[in-house]
Amino acid sequence: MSKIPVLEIFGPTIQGEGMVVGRKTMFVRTAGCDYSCAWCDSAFTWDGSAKDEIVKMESDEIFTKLKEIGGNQFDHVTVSGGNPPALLKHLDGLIHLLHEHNMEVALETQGSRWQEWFLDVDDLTLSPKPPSSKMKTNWTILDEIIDLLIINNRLAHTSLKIVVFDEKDLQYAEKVHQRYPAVPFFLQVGNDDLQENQPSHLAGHLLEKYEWLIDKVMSNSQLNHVRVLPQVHALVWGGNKRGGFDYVNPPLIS
Ligand SMILES: C[S@@+](CC[C@H](N)C(=O)[O-])C[C@H]1O[C@@H](n2cnc3c(N)ncnc32)[C@H](O)[C@@H]1O
Ligand SMILES: Nc1nc2[nH]cc(C(=O)O)c2c(=O)[nH]1
Ligand code: SF4
Ligand SMILES: [Mg+2]
Repeated sequence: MSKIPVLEIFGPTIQGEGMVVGRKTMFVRTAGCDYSCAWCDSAFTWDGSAKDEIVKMESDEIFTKLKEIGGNQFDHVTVSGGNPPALLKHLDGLIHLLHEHNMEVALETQGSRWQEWFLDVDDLTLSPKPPSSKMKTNWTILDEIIDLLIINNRLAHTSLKIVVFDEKDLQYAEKVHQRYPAVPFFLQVGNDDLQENQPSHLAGHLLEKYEWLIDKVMSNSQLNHVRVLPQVHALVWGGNKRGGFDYVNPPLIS
């Protein structure tokens, strides 16, 4: 057995982003990331600020905690981070346990690392990072991941989601969409105000950015078979300060 470093277990709440936006789900947030995006809204998973809160858990302990917090009010679990696949070869144990209990499993990752268990994920979001993040995409690895998903017939369970802050990010999004035209494609509004805690203040600002992104995509002939979304949870619950949104239940793990 190998333990999983967990920082948060919370929900039920809505999946606020991407391919299953609005889906009722629980979240398991693992610690550690191989990136350090300039605008990461979950930087506490990798910047050391929450290192004392990491709890190493077996899959069955995670399942027990999910049930303790979510009761019978969920049938979908989203694993996010941090970057779960970067460090967790053994997440398949948790995925299989959840499937045994008739739960669907979603995963959020930037696509910097392949794991065999990607083939078992019901809703797999690959979110390669645009220039504003200051990260560099490893195209060889991303090509390999997407090839493997296609070969294994997983396209209906896969999506690409690009966060857009500016024109350069939009050009990057075009490049990704052109490179992988068969993969369902989402553009997501970048949240540049990670300190704002007042839902109403942040929502107004994010809606303006959403309108900007919609206008840009509508007039772009390279971005036709796409979906444009805000982070719905940021609109509803406001700021991205840790604990500032989403926590229908407290992020209990210990
Ligand atoms: C916190 S990340 C964790 C999973 C994985 N490391 C990744 O980046 O895909 C989850 C999602 O939040 C997005 N995200 C992070 N910070 C954001 C921000 N400031 N505005 C909009 N989306 C953001 C990421 O691009 C990713 O799609
Ligand atoms: N409601 C909600 N939806 C989300 N979708 C992706 C999230 C993430 O941080 O990975 C996230 C999150 O933190 N909360
Ligand atoms: S890859 Fe994801 S978790 Fe890692 S720094 Fe970037 S947004 Fe944050
Ligand atoms: Mg988030």
